[in-house]
Amino acid sequence: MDKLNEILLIEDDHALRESLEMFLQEKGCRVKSVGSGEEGLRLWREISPQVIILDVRLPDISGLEMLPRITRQDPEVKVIVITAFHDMETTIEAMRLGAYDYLRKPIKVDELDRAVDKAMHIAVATRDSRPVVGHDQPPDPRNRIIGDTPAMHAIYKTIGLLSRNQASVLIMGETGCGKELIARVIHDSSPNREEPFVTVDCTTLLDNLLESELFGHERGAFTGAVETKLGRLELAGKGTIFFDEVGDLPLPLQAKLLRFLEYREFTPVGSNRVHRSQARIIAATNQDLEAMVQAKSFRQDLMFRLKVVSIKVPPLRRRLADLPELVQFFLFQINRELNTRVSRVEEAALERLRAHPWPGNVRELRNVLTKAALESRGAVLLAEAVDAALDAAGAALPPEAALRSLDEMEQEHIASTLDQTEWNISAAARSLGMSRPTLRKRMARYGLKRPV
Ligand SMILES: Nc1ncnc2c1ncn2[C@@H]1O[C@H](COP(=O)(O)OP(=O)(O)OP(=O)(O)O)[C@@H](O)[C@H]1O
Repeated sequence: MDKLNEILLIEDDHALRESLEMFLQEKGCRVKSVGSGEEGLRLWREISPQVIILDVRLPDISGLEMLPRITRQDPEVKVIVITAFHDMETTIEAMRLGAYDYLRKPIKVDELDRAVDKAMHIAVATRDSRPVVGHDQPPDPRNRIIGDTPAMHAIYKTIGLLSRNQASVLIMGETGCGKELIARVIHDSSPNREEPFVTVDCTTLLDNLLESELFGHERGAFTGAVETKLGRLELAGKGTIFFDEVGDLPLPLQAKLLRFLEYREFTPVGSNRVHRSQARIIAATNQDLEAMVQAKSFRQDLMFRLKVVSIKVPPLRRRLADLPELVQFFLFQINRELNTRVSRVEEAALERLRAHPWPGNVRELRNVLTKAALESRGAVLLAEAVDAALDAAGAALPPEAALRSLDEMEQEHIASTLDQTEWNISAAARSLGMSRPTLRKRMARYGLKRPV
């Protein structure tokens, strides 16, 4: 007989015990029931069921006292606590002690039905899920990039080459795809890694303040400049200065940044002394700078200066082969940060994650996993919890983020198939159900090139 449908019922009220027993048996569960805490503990040790229904007020021991004894020894057992106490404290205490769910008396049949179904589902999901997170994983070093697809390997190569010089870098990619992370890894791989990494967020600062933020100012340079202040360029020393969202840099400052890039010199606001900087410049953008150049909102000469080396970070939906490793990496981090203990992923949950278009990329994945891990309340990341987290994430996005044209979808599907087949044209064409010449034509149309 399958152990998964076994339930231990610990309830001293004889009439309630009998009716619960009948109800559960009708649901197809195998029920063992007892009327006291001691008997309950004995039977629990003997049959180690997947689900326990536990009354709080028992004649010998309190259910709240039994709860941690049970969950400490078997963290996977789902204990549904029932009680006549309606107060907040008891509910919080029961959940804190490891209860899976908490139902009030008089028990509503549909609530009990749902709680038992969910607990049983988790028992089955635990059996059918794949373990992804081991307990003995070493703590991950800070700033680690996860990704094993060809496009990511190409990025690692570029980072390696950059570690030998101070060339300026332009990192392009959608929001949340890891541009800042890559910038930090470039910095960490350089000989000047002990020097500062300084960020300038070009979206949040006003024109005149941005200039003083960047170049610093002299005392009395403008109203409010009560003290001389060092700018970010100076603070970065020989380290890295990271311009986030460089596409938002106002045109007058673009001219000043260009001048700095050309001569490596700058003048603090209100000063006539010229300063020099040896910092590396890394800029990132999720906008199409070429289009901005066409529209005359970004200087072409600045773009060329910035992209001495350029890195294109693929969106997550174009490298779904990396999803399982990212999930594993984040769940490990989330477990440590939030004291959860998700070590397995329900197969259906992984399918949901694969099917999502990820407009917010890796950041969105991390957020969804955090919500789902908390919601799963156990060792298995449940598909249901992933669905709820994805719905919440979708609601937070502007509607146009979810709408993509057929062409965009085709382009992405082709690109991700090419990534998955390691750019083997025959294999990709087979998987896409098109001929090789057709695939080549589509690749040319969408400008898809094998990463170098
Ligand atoms: N390949 C990856 N491996 C591990 N973590 C990643 C990866 N890519 C992104 N992340 C994580 O996802 C989050 C978002 O990444 P990051 O801030 O670097 O994105 P971004 O492209 O700079 O976003 P934005 O354009 O919104 O500024 C961070 O927590 C980062 O550590």
